[in-house]
Amino acid sequence: MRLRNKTWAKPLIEAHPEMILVRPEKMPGQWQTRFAQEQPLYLEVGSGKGQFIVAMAQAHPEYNFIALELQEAAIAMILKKQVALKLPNLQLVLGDGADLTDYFADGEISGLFLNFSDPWPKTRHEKRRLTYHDFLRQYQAIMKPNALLQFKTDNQGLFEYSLVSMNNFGMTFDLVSLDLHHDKRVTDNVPTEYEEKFSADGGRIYELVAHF
Ligand SMILES: C[S@@+](CC[C@H](N)C(=O)[O-])C[C@H]1O[C@@H](n2cnc3c(N)ncnc32)[C@H](O)[C@@H]1O
Repeated sequence: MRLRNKTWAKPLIEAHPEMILVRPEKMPGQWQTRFAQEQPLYLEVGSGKGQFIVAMAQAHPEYNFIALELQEAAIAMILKKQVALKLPNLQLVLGDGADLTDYFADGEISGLFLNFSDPWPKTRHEKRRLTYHDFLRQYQAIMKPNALLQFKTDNQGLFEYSLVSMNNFGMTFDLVSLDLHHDKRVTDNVPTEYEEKFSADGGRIYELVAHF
């Protein structure tokens, strides 16, 4: 998903250093100081326009959340929502999921979400997939032991690839769903923008939950 540049994005980001950090390399181990309360910290990598992470932060005031996005225009759209909502348990990051160990300390994250990550179907782009082993190595470093990684996608190829990649990495699967929206085991699904779009078109949603 590539959003068109927004002229208002950079000034909005610069105006709200209390809500958003850009490539925050001085923050490992310090994230709790950015929130109203110290509580378990959850991270979404590739938040898009933020529907999921905002709904999660509203539904779970007992947890802290970070939305991380590569695209300035996308994170600025989340920031716009946060400026209006002022959720005390939500922080935003403009940065790259490939640099997570620069942003977070070992074991700082209690759970990680990947929602409808770009599939990068060409073999030569495998390294860009957010479930490629270099990314898994970083997730493992910043997540607490046994913390859960939750991954949703509409893309069967990326789902199969991710199952194999995580299995080869030695991860343990807690849930594998081939049809999330008709799966009676899942009762607390929070939909993302992409998820609503694809399922409205009759598409099937896959989910896996796993830990290192
Ligand atoms: C297909 S969109 C899905 C957005 C949202 N999660 C949803 O489900 O509606 C994928 C998002 O991941 C972001 N993304 C891709 N690679 C990333 C990376 N390495 N680090 C951070 N974000 C990334 C893209 O900019 C894009 O906004």
